[in-house]
Amino acid sequence: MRAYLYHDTSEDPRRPHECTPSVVVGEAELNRVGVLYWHCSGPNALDQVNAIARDRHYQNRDEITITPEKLPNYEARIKQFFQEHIHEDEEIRYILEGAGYFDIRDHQDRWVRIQVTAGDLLVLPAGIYHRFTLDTGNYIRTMRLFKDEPKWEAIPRPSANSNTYRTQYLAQFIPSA
Ligand SMILES: CSCCC(=O)/C(O)=C/O
Ligand SMILES: [Fe+2]
Repeated sequence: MRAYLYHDTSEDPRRPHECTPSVVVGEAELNRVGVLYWHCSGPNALDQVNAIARDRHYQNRDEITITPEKLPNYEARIKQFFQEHIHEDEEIRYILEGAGYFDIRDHQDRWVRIQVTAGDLLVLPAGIYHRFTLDTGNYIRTMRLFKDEPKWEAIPRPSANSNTYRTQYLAQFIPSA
């Protein structure tokens, strides 16, 4: 995992979009806005994931492969993933193969780009504005973990502004907003 401030240009979103010089964002700053991170790799990787899942009550899981050949309705789905949105549940992703970028809004509403690769386990809290894109490798295979039944509902900005999970998120992590 590597996180940095996003340089907003009209370039392909799958490019790194890193400022020059780069402004790195540390794990403590991610934690401040409710984003959690672990790296689980090696022979015990799955045990580590299972332990985190047990502690955090993640009861269900599935897998998604995002690549033009494997994801049905690829163009529409990738466009939806990159539209700024929230979920009413945590977004929990354990990266099995490939790479991608989660962009999250920080406490100043700036985009922070989080680059994820195999072994990274990333948790985005319910109510945080974010989006996702592949990188130019065009491939990621990830485990999705869920507290309850698997579901994926994205609520876009700005209609999510009045959503209860959004207001609860702000109260917990960005009380000055
Ligand atoms: C890499 S998992 C697919 C993207 C997704 O589920 C999501 O909600 C992105 O924000
Ligand atoms: Fe999402």
